[in-house]
Amino acid sequence: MPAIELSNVTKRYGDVTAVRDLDLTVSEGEVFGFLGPNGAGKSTTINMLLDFVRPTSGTVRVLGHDAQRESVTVRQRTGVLPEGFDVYNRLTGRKHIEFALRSKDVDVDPDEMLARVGLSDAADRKAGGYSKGMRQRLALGMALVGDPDLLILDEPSSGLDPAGAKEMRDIVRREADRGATVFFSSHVLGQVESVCDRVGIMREGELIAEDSIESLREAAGGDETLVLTVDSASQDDLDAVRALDGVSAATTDGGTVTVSCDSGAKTKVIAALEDQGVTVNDFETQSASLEDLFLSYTEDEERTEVSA
Ligand SMILES: Nc1ncnc2c1ncn2[C@@H]1O[C@H](COP(=O)(O)OP(=O)(O)OP(=O)(O)O)[C@@H](O)[C@H]1O
Repeated sequence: MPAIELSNVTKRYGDVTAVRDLDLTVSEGEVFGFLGPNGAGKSTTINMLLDFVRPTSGTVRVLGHDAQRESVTVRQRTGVLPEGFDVYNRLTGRKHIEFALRSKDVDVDPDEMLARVGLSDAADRKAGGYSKGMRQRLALGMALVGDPDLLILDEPSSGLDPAGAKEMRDIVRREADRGATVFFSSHVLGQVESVCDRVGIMREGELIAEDSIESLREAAGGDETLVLTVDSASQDDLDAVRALDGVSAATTDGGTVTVSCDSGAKTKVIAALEDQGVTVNDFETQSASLEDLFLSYTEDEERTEVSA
């Protein structure tokens, strides 16, 4: 049974289509990264999982339950770290956890939860004095109360420094190891890359890619960028390069030629330019990073074409 199953889901707000024809399945025990730039439809999708927002059309099932008709059961079995969560300044960390325990009707020692998110030493301090990272960990501690089967984390690393973001990822990994499904939204690939099994990329309400990090890596590794320093290069010279097998794009600013190609085509590019009478003074290669690939999916159409 999938943990999350959206079938043909559309959500419109007046003229704005926040989510369009979304089909998405997340398996039990999976750590799924839900990515996309601001306004892509991530929060709307999360809100539909929790029945805070109702789809205009389509069906949403969570942990085998209908998200609308059985929302109470879904929420009981789900821990949520909402986007922009803020603490109650005058309450201690422990009081926050106690509050979450009461609302989920769970009877465990709050100190155990605080230890799980690394806040034992700060348990009796008022949360108003917590750093951003401590606040996020406290929010996560509240979400983890009752060992939920599904954890929904909306931008959990936002505002965290690299060490804080890593701690967050370590906690997520531990939760996945105990069997929880984790649905982790972010607009930065780097934050989910080391923790997620699979990612879905949203843009303008549509799911434009869905893949394992491994396959994304392969796709990113497929093309390299070759930057050649030349005496001069004309459009004819570029056309000769573009005609080669394995070359997907070539541009020039006169003094340099930039070519996207698979690694086997590099020597052919240099030979083709020299055959055209171009003097190649120097060259370097840059591999496309996963981040570049992600940007190529999420930025505007023009860039997608150039770098895809
Ligand atoms: N309550 C609402 N009323 C009208 N439009 C809305 C509402 N909620 C979201 N939208 C619109 O739907 C689109 C998707 O928004 P959503 O908040 O789901 O994106 P997001 O990917 O979560 O973005 P962010 O990363 O900024 O949180 C946006 O165009 C947004 O303006």
